[in-house]
Amino acid sequence: MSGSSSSLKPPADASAPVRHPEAPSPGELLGAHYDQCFGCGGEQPHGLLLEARAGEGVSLTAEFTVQPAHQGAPGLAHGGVLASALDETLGSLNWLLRTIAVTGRLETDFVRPVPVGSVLHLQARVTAVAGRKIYSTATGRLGGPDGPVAVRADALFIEVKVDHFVDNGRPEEIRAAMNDPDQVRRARAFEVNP
Ligand SMILES: CCCCCCCCCCCCCCCC(=O)SCCNC(=O)CCNC(=O)[C@H](O)C(C)(C)COP(=O)(O)OP(=O)(O)OC[C@H]1O[C@@H](n2cnc3c(N)ncnc32)[C@H](O)[C@@H]1OP(=O)(O)O
Repeated sequence: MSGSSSSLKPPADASAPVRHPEAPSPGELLGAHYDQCFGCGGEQPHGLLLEARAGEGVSLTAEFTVQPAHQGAPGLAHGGVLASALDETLGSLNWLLRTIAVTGRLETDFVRPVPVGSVLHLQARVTAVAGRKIYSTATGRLGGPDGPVAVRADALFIEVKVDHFVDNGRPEEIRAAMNDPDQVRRARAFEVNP
């Protein structure tokens, strides 16, 4: 059973999500939002190195290859790592809305064990938006994009301003990010909303 919590059900006045006109085209790689991110950053050797690709509407696909560093039980992915893969995939959807948002709630179902070496094929979409609240859902399948579901999640993301990170992040990383022109460009791209 998935999405059982009432706070993950969009209210009656929620709207359908609207893809930002400048969102990456279907099939295009989204790229990392931060090179030190555990989920998508290329500079984290034990990270998930998740690569998300824009889909139609406000949807995307991503792949995560389970490495030995991601084990919980011998030869099997750790559940928290799988939840991170879902969180990262769901978080990447906000790029298509061009909204900066953080996870408020993430409910995960673990349906099948996920062996080390396997590729988790993730599919995610935004289902509704209500004010600052973004509702989304994702699945992770084994053996291919049409394979059996191994994990799934429903989530609520809450829109924030860049100040959320500046005010709460450790000063050394914030300073480094603000001195990195690529990082500033990515943050500005998120901030420009129609
Ligand atoms: C230079 C730097 C550049 C940086 C460039 C960054 C690029 C972009 C990076 C993105 C990174 C993504 C990475 C992957 C996704 C993560 O993993 S994000 C990390 C994990 N999440 C967090 O750390 C969030 C921690 N929580 C918080 O900071 C605060 O609780 C929040 C979520 C901002 C909400 O606080 P708030 O703004 O005060 O909002 P609040 O009024 O409490 O709630 C607003 C609404 O949401 C509802 N709500 C809030 N929390 C919840 C909840 N847990 N359950 C249910 N409903 C909730 C409230 O009930 C309220 O509903 P309404 O009354 O409007 O109907």
